[in-house]
Amino acid sequence: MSDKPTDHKTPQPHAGPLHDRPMIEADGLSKFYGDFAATRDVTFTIREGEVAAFLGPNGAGKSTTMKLLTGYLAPSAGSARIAGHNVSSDRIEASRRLGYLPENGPLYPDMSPRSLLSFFGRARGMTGAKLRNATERVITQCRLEAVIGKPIGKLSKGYRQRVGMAQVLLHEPDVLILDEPTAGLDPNQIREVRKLIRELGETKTVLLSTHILQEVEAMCNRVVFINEGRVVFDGTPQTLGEGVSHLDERFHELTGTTV
Ligand SMILES: Nc1ncnc2c1ncn2[C@@H]1O[C@H](COP(=O)(O)OP(=O)(O)OP(=O)(O)O)[C@@H](O)[C@H]1O
Repeated sequence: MSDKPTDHKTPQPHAGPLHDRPMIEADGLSKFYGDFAATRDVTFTIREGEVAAFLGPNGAGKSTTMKLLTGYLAPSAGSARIAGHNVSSDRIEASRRLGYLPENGPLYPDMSPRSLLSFFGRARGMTGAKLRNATERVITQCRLEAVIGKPIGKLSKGYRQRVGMAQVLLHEPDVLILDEPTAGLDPNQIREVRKLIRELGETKTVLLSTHILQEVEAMCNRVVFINEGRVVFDGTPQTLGEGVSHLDERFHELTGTTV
């Protein structure tokens, strides 16, 4: 693929799981809309320290699975756990450990990043020095200094995405679920967001959805591939690439389409 890293200095995702602790568990997750199955019996476990790509073509069921994993959507069957906490029966504990960036994050266009972060921090029960410190930490982490007082609606897509990331990092979650975090960004913005995710992946467990194969190579040490609502591959980027000269051959194999 065109921007496959060739430079030895290109940062690589870290080697893999730190521990064996299951942090994101999908257990038989199905979601039906009438007779249509958006996901069917989706089962996988992401362990502590893994940075996993949730890969699949448009309409494969990635966003639906993420909403089921985060408790935003109730499953027709199955269950989900975050850091061992069931997202429906133990919702508060699960959400304490979870940062979820939906595809089109809940960003209020008239607010500035600072007022938005302060608003969400207070919604998480933070006040005083704790709130101020958390806000400053995520402003630095997501490099928002230059735009911190501007209306969010006037920011570039790249900055808006970083505001979304800052919002999900406020409460220092152990687990991040990011729905297409680089969608719609230009190449420089993509590089910035990938760098941030690689940094976050050093201390957090991450599941990010994408339909772009380079994202897997650039950031992830684990791949779960979904097609037509079912998991069709679960392994490492290396095993995904075994036996093919380009990962896009495997993508076409797994989705049953021809190049
Ligand atoms: N509320 C709904 N009612 C009916 N069908 C739905 C609903 N939400 C999602 N779907 C369908 O479920 C399937 C999976 O959708 P989903 O958004 O999870 O896919 P995706 O893999 O995230 O795709 P994309 O990469 O385009 O965001 C699609 O066919 C979609 O049209």
